[in-house]
Amino acid sequence: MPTMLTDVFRGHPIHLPHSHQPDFTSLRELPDSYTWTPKDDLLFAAAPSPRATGENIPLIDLNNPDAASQIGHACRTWGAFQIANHGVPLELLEGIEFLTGSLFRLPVQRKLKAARSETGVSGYGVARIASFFNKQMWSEGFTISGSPLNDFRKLWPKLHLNYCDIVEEYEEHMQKLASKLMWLALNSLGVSEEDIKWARLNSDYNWAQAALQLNHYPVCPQPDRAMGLAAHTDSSLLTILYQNNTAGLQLFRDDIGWVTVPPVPGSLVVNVGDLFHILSNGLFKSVLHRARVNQTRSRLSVAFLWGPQSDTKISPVPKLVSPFESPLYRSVTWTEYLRTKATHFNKALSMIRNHREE
Ligand SMILES: C=C1C[C@]23C[C@H]1CC[C@H]2[C@@]12CCC[C@@](C)(C(=O)O1)[C@H]2[C@@H]3C(=O)O
Ligand SMILES: O=C(O)CCC(=O)C(=O)O
Ligand SMILES: [Fe+2]
Repeated sequence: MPTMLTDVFRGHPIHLPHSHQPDFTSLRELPDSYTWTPKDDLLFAAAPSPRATGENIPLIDLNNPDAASQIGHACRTWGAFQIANHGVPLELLEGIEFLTGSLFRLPVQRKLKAARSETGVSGYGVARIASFFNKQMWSEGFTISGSPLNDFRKLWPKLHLNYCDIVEEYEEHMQKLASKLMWLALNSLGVSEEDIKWARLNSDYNWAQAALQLNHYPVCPQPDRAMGLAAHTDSSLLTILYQNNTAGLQLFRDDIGWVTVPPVPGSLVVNVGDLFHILSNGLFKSVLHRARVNQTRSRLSVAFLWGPQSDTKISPVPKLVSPFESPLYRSVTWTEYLRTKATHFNKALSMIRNHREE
């Protein structure tokens, strides 16, 4: 039996120093445990270089006949892009934003009824990567993997079914969109379904699964010294992110520094995850990103982390590997990779890299 995503951390419990969230709204000053310095995160203060002015991730219109090559280019240079005309109904984006807002507005005691367990994936809590940092992040999250029914029943004893419907419909749209984007990006490299064994063998999407991460960044008294979500790459193939109209997401480019992704109403942000970097034999960049917070506006985001089914082995597409060199990475399943990441965090990619002989 392949392990399902919901069981992936069974052997990797996290013990966080503070098991529940503070009441963010009552704080006038940032407590020391929430105050970040470059010691807590090497790139915390990496100032944008003057060249950063005007540099922005591309906004790609999916109706444009040139979309595939634009997506391919964005995956190679930024590891991210925004999309317009993606076909996801606006009401559904509004629906998921409404759900996310209602969830985080619930009293803390109610949210804690659906707290994520130490070994679980789903539920309310701080981001899993919190265990790798000494300081706390100015955010709260809720992860959905598999059916949210049990958790939602605890949160909303009466309305849970309506909320489950929204999640289901949202995930269906995201799933189709993610698959479409992956093939557009791969097509731009001359790779088609014929070239990938698991895609050839499995019709439709039954090789795929996903997690939905809802994030809330409350208003913060001293945003310059706080961190909403610390710098990380996603472990997914692709992540599709919806952000409300408050800026906060930043991407890191070695040559530029941190670049803020401006919210464009109705559009979605797409990130290349570590598995897509592996699949593309390193051609596509899995983008380092983080979320900053705001002094006057709270921020919501919804990340759809899309990846392969637990027993699907991901390895560099043979077509993208030179006949004279070995593939850049060994093959891994999503489960194996998430477990490596749970212990080694940002060293996970280098741990599965094939080291070439000099
Ligand atoms: C399927 C996944 C992917 C996870 C772990 C698990 C469920 C939640 C995802 C996130 C969401 C928030 C950032 C991240 C870094 C985190 O802390 O939890 C992600 C992580 C990953 O992409 O590695
Ligand atoms: O809130 C954001 O913009 C980023 C969220 C994110 O990176 C994640 O959930 O993985
Ligand atoms: Fe992320």
